[in-house]
Amino acid sequence: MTTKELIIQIKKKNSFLCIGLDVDLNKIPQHLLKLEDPIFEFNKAIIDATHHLCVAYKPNIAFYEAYGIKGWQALEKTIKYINKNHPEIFTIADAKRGDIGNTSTMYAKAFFEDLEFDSITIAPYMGKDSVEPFLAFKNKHTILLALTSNQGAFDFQTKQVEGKELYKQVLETSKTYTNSENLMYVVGATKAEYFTEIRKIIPNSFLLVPGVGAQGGNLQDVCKYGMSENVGLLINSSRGIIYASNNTDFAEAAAKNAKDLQQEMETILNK
Ligand SMILES: O=c1ccn([C@@H]2O[C@H](COP(=O)(O)O)[C@@H](O)[C@H]2O)c(=O)[nH]1
Repeated sequence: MTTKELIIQIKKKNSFLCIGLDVDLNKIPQHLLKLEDPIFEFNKAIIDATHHLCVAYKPNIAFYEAYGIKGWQALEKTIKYINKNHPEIFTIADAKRGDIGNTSTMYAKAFFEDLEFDSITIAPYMGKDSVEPFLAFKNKHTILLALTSNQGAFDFQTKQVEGKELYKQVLETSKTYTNSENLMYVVGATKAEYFTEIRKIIPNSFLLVPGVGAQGGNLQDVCKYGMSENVGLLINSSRGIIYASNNTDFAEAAAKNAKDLQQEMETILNK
């Protein structure tokens, strides 16, 4: 999917919501556990109930890898289900990969070609030759970790390197990479006060913003400081939406929480 197509969807749906599909078998309604593929059935019900309210889905790959081959199969079924039934929805593999060049190329093939995700999250720590293999894929997006939502972000990301915070070095250096137009960045909603500075370096890039809901990030603040001319934000909520209820009404409860966020977004967009 191109960035242009993503922006069209945002305007059409009055939403820049990304729903995180982080399936934990200990948290989903117990009646689903009797089914052949509870992870996929859970995702399918959530997708059927929420697809009109969001523009992106983000399965975090850890929640699938944790269940071995069955988890991987459920991930494949989930992405195929989204691509077949809702091809207009942007898909994000939250995999946080990145390695020496030839290995990065294989990660890129796995997520872009085999699984057909639109984008993948990448750790910038190994630098240019670990990121550029992902950027080489046309109409696919590489979402670089810049300033993450967790407390540990302050261990390295905000430390001064040659007179500048490391996350700023990541933003500036990555702009020089070949095919950098395919870059997006992760910035945590819990770091709203940093968005003004970030926008000075990357005024138009899309930002994937996790941390609203369960981690306490505030949507209004993120939008106030982080929204660009073309919106430029994908706000993620995972647990706050998909675990709204662990009863038979789980999908409707998820849709209600998704709608609350979407309506808040619609109000912001129409201001
Ligand atoms: O900085 C980051 C990067 C990634 N994440 C991931 O996003 C979701 C957030 O889930 P919630 O349940 O809405 O808190 C999850 O998959 C994280 O691994 C992040 O939180 N922060």
